[in-house]
Amino acid sequence: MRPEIEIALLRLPHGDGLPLPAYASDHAAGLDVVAAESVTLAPGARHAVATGFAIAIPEGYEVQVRPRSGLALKHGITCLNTPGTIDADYRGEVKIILINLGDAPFEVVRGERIAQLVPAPVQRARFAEVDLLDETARGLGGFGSTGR
Ligand SMILES: O=c1ccn([C@H]2C[C@H](O)[C@@H](COP(=O)(O)OP(=O)(O)OP(=O)(O)O)O2)c(=O)[nH]1
Repeated sequence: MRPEIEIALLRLPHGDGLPLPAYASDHAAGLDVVAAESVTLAPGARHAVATGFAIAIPEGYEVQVRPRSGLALKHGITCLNTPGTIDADYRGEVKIILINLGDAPFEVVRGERIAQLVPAPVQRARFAEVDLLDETARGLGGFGSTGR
């Protein structure tokens, strides 16, 4: 297990009384995050659900926002932009963009776990323009070129 990093969390007024993001088990990769508002999602509807907190991630890291599989399988509730990215320099409220892909309305209840946050190291890169790329066995093949 890698050493933990520390992420500063600022609780916003409407996040009062809510649990902080937390790992549900010793080896969980993601910290469960709860909704800071109640909202009903009609089938096909999407909403940026408030979490009631803002964070400051150390430079060189991001936090990925990922769906919870139980909500996805049982109710068709997922994160529309998965995996969402929280940038290290973002200081606004963390929001979870949920969409209801199920066929029934779904009520998000304040305090309910709606997603998980996965901290991850960031590899930055520079794109260097060239006239020719090196040759490979795959070449231009892609998008199913090797079969179904
Ligand atoms: O699920 C998400 C995704 C993003 N964000 C916040 C944090 C992130 O740092 C910021 C910008 O996200 P992103 O870069 O994905 O959005 P964009 O559409 O490129 O917006 P911007 O022009 O503000 O960068 O929005 C969230 O709170 N939840």
